[in-house]
This record gives sequence, structure tokens and C-alpha cells, in this order.
Amino acid sequence: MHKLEVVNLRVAVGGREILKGVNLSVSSGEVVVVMGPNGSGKSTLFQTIAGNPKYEVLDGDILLDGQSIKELAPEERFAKGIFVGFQSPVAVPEVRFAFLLQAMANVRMGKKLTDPNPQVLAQAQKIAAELGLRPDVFNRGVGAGFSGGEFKRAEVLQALLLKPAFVILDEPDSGLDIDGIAAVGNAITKLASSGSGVLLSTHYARVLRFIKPTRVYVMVDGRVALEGDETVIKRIEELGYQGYFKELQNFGELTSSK
Ligand SMILES: Nc1ncnc2c1ncn2[C@@H]1O[C@H](COP(=O)(O)OP(=O)(O)OP(=O)(O)O)[C@@H](O)[C@H]1O
Repeated sequence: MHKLEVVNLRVAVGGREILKGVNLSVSSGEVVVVMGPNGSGKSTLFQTIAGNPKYEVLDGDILLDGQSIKELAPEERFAKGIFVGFQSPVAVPEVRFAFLLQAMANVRMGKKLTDPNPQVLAQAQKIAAELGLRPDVFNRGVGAGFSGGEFKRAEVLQALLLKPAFVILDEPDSGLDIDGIAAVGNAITKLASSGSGVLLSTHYARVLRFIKPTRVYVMVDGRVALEGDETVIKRIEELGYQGYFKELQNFGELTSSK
């Protein structure tokens, strides 16, 4: 059993404080959802967990099984089992997608980056078929001309292939067609059942048809304003953020920060 904890995390980007003391956690087998209005800091949180050096940690910590990882390089975090899929993944057209998958699997297996690993590629092709991802993507550069939906499926494919301890996905359901949402949603459930801890952000309740969140955090202006279960997602979809916060304030249930 593993636990990833974000503790009183304050982060600045471009000289501006964006995260103002975030606390949350995800453990093996959990599906934890982060929601929040545009600009509330969800992507900043995920970039910081990934170790993007543009995001300056001012205070607080990120703990993996109680040990701080905030000084580790992104590849060291990955080697420890933290996989982060971004909202707008970066294309690296000069690297073949098949090569990337093989290299990532080799890193996880402690092999040399360039070692041939045909089992991994065979497994990747099987997963691609389940996700509805065209097989020709393997011979294309990473993200080269990928559609939005192909990008998202390609990221989930990497997670399913590598089965990391933690899978962190920024809006995995955005830009997907109905079949894509089902494929990605079911893949997330599968990842959690096979023991990964999943942390994802979304703007929509539609993912609930395919995933059952363990916990839901709502971020507002760089803080976790509230924590709940899937009913939070449903109420936000019905009332919008402002309407939902108003309803909670009327019942005295909204805290300004947690
Ligand atoms: N590199 C940057 N330079 C300056 N400001 C930034 C940078 N990255 C993020 N921000 C600002 O940080 C705030 C939080 O952005 P972030 O992308 O984390 O929000 P979000 O909750 O993921 O939003 P969305 O739901 O729209 O994706 C925004 O005001 C954004 O403009």
C-alpha cells in the first residue's frame, strides 16, 4: 500500500503565488477527483507533483510513503512510480511512440533505455486495441499529428502499460468522443482495481458513468475549499460552482480553506 500526500503546498509560477496551501492525499487503489473552476490551480498542482521546474515550491511538501519527493527530478519521481498525464501533452515528433513506450518500460524495469522489449510492444498493441487507438500511432512520432482524443488515449495507454504506483491525469476526459470517455473511464477503474492510486481532474459529471471516486476535492483560488464524495460532482454539474457554494454557505458547510 502506497500513499502520496500533498501537505500545505504553496507554489508560485511566473512570480505569482498560485497554490496557497493545498492539502490532499491519494492511496493505492483509490480514485481521487479534483474539481475546481478554471484557473483554480489544478494543473499547477499536477505540474508541481510531476516536478516541472517552472513551478516553484514556496512551502509545504509532497510525500511519497512519508518521504519528501519535492527535491527529486521529474525522472526520479517517475522511476519511483509517479506517472503524470498532462492537460496539453507535449509532442516530441522526433521520437517514435513505440520507442518512448519501450524506453519508459525499460526505466521502470531497471533495464537500459534502448534495450529491445518486444513483450512491452505486444502488450501496448493489445491495450491500444482496447482503447480504440489506431495501431499506426506506434510508428509515428510522439504526438505527431495526434488528435486530441488520440493524445488522451495515448497517455492512458502508457499508464495501463506501466501500471505505476500513482497515475495522475489532468482532465483525461477532455476532447474525447463518447466511446473515448467510456474507454478512458473504464481504464481508470481498471488501474485502481489493479492497485494504482489515481488522481484526476475533471470539469464534468459524465465520468461518473465509468468511475466511482473514493474522494472529491474542490479547489478554489489555490486552496482545497471542500472535500466530499461523488454527490459533490453531481451538485456542481446541476448548480454550477457559484450556485453550489451559495447552497453550502446557506447551510454553513463551506470552509474558506481546509
Ligand atoms: N506559467 C505561468 N505563468 C503565469 N501564470 C500561470 C502559469 N501557469 C499557470 N498560471 C496561472 O495560474 C492560475 C492557475 O492555473 P491552472 O492551469 O493551474 O488552473 P486550472 O485549475 O488547471 O484551470 P483550468 O480548469 O482552466 O484548466 C491561472 O491564473 C493561470 O493563469
